[in-house]
Amino acid sequence: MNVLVTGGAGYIGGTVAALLMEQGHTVTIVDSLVHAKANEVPKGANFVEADIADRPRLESLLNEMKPDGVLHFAALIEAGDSMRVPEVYFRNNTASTLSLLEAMHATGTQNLVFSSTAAVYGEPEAVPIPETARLAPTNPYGESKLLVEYMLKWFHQLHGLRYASLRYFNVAGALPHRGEAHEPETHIIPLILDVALGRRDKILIYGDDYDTPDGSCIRDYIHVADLADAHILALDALKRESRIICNLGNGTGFSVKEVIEAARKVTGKPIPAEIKPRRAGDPARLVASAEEARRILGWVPKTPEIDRILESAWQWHQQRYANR
Ligand SMILES: NC(=O)c1ccc[n+]([C@@H]2O[C@H](COP(=O)([O-])OP(=O)(O)OC[C@H]3O[C@@H](n4cnc5c(N)ncnc54)[C@H](O)[C@@H]3O)[C@@H](O)[C@H]2O)c1
Ligand SMILES: O=c1ccn([C@@H]2O[C@H](COP(=O)(O)OP(=O)(O)O[C@H]3O[C@H](CO)[C@H](O)[C@H](O)[C@H]3O)[C@@H](O)[C@H]2O)c(=O)[nH]1
Repeated sequence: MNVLVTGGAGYIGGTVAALLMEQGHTVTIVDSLVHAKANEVPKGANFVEADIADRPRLESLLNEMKPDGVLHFAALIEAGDSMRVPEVYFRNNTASTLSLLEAMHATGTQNLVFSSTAAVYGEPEAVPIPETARLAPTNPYGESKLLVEYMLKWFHQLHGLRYASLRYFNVAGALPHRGEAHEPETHIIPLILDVALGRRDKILIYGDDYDTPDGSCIRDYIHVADLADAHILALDALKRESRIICNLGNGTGFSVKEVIEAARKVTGKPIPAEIKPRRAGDPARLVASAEEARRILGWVPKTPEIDRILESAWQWHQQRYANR
């Protein structure tokens, strides 16, 4: 396949692009480098430095490439930050995606796989969360993605767009040569590993007064390689199905305190922690029902264990910072 990957210089898009190329597919990446560096573009990919909001640029690229599918990862991703500057998230994630959809429609490009998120559910009424659950984001980041899901529904219905909206839960872990290092880093696992490496003094636990067994927030962590597999399966499934919406998670939740404890075991380091107030916009628990992904995509995660997810992240993290 000939695949266009937006946001392919980033953590997840870059991992999926690398795995697509390993399987013999041709990949072109569009990334504005707002949150990545040019040397993070996976080797072997064609690279276009552009914002997805640049519709003329996207149209000429799509006309030239005639891709079999578009994997759309480009976005700003910090739920906490979106509580401070919501407008930035609606502009970059929602309005810019409309430009991409218009460019796809104008060039007759079909087959989009969209990076949606568990944040579209907000505070769930029950866990595990099925795709049919109420959609009520508790932060503008989640809302910016839900608005895209609504646009996709209408582009599908009125313009015949074939799409898969994959609602990822918390993506973590690494391939041997590619892992998670956002700039700035706000994600719990790389921050914990920074503490293990001595790059930070302690990990801050945002809230221990949630209605959960140990009071800290519960999340469902999914290995980035398993997530990548689901994207490749989704591109294939779009040959049979014209509209797919599914969660990607393991169906098991771990609290922030449990993740820190697991990381202490994996790294053998003490990892000091300190309780802080809640971070605005955080739901107490997000755990996926992944039945739809199994049923529609035939997806079976290979690395669901939190220890193995942490081990892969730890291997990569040590290697990355070995000489810094
Ligand atoms: N990390 C997670 O746990 C998680 C969970 C759910 C959903 N997601 C979604 O997965 C996708 C990828 O996340 P990630 O963790 O790899 O983030 P990332 O920040 O590492 O990668 C995003 C990439 O998109 C690029 N980008 C942002 N806006 C752009 C624009 N307007 N035009 C072109 N490029 C642009 C950035 O430069 C960056 O390289 C995002 O859509 C995110 O919302 C991530
Ligand atoms: O220093 C930290 C950082 C995070 N947390 C807590 O750890 C949990 C996970 O936080 P992350 O920032 O790692 O991830 P989020 O759950 O906020 O969000 C992630 O997963 C979501 C889907 O569940 C989104 O899509 C989003 O892009 C992605 O960043 C949260 O309860 C958060 O409060 C801490 O206690 N201390």
